[in-house]
Amino acid sequence: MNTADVLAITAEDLAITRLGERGVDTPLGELLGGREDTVHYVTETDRVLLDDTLGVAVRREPGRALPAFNPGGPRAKLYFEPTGVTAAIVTCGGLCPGLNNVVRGLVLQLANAYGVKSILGFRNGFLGLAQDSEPLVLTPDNVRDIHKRGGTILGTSRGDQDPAVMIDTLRRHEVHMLFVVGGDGTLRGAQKLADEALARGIDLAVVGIPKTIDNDIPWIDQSFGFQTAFARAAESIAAAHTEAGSTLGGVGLVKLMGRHSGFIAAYATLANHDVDFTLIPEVPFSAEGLLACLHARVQRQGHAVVVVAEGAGQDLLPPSAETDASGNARLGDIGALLRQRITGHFARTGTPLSLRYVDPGYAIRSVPANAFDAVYCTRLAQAAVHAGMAGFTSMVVARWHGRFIHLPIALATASRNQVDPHGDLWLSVLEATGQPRQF
Ligand SMILES: Nc1ncnc2c1ncn2[C@@H]1O[C@H](COP(=O)(O)OP(=O)(O)O)[C@@H](O)[C@H]1O
Ligand SMILES: O=P(O)(O)OC[C@H]1O[C@](O)(COP(=O)(O)O)[C@@H](O)[C@@H]1O
Ligand SMILES: [Mg+2]
Repeated sequence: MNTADVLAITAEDLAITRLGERGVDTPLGELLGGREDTVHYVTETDRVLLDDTLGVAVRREPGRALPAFNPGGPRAKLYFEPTGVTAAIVTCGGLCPGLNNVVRGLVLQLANAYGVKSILGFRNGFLGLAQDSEPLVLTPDNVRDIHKRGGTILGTSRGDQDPAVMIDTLRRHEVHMLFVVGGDGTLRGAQKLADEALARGIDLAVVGIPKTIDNDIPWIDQSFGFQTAFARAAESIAAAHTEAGSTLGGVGLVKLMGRHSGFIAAYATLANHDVDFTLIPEVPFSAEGLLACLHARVQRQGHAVVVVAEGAGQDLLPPSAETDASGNARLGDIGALLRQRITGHFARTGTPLSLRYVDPGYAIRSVPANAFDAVYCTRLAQAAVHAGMAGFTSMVVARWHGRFIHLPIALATASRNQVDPHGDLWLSVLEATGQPRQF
């Protein structure tokens, strides 16, 4: 996010929709006692400031309320009577480490903390809601070990479904609270569900949990699964580096996922600190410039490692209007293009080359969550249940500057989180690789 993006946000943009007044005492009352003196205590008026930089805050219009998030966490008064609630869970979009941890976290929090007796898992993403296939009945018992596995026990899908039909399904199952686990596309779908319910006067809380290895959801410190994914990507870079360093004219070329945002490539680069060139969608490059720099680096160092995010350099490939079922762009293969261009260049200049091409592909997102993501998934799930019980809707739980918050889905889907070419992350990558700012 750059300063202009942050300054464009107003207090009104961060308001969260509520289904109605809250009158039910929380069963967590005992846990809340004594929290009043902590900075994390949540009252109705408590807020987490958007700006954590004084310079940004003072540039705002004087007299206007500072934009601030509704904080995550348990409320003393609930909207729903927990023992009468039916909750449902759906997982959508591409796989991501931690999906099963979130499903398990939601079930344990709903059943154990709040005493919810009816929890349904709809299968295969929004498709399962549209087709009204029989949902799984989820209990603490049958989710006991699922966090040890990658993927999602509920299944997932891409592709648009009719919100009216999905709401009909939720009505038939008398669902009060829907937890939607997914990325930007999923959240757009979730917003339509929440709008449809509101328009039809249906009491349904729709709460999102931000999933994506691409980390492309804005106003969120990090999406869950991202850390596990880039850690796995770093292993592929290490392999390419070892290969490149052990051969004459060794070049390791590693292609990583990242459709429009280069966070996986950037973080995996920094995790290894032995990458020579990192290419991301946010920073255009000239192939000739890259080849000249790569040639020089191999001559000087004996070997080099290039990391390329799949969405990088798309302007170097034939344009395509193809999309997947969800409307996401189908990308050209930048890895294959670079492989061919590097091979051609080294052959033409009579320079020895041993090119090792590594594409870990789906391997970085199909693994179980690491310990950090496992903790994060549990805490996001707990925050999501607190929000649903309090009757908040059209929102996604998130962490902003280390605090759990409620983010309006409208804001989460209004823009895309991308690596800022002028920001400190990209500066770190440039420092670590020693590559030029522009090829
Ligand atoms: N604009 C939209 N309106 C309604 N549903 C959408 C929209 N965009 C995506 N979806 C649905 O959300 C689900 C997941 O979207 P997708 O883009 O594949 O993954 P992700 O949520 O991980 O970004 C799919 O079923 C897709 O059809
Ligand atoms: O082959 P698929 O399932 O369409 O997934 C490929 C895409 O999914 C991702 O892993 C993440 O996408 P989403 O989080 O938006 O689902 C991208 O990095 C990648 O381009
Ligand atoms: Mg997406």
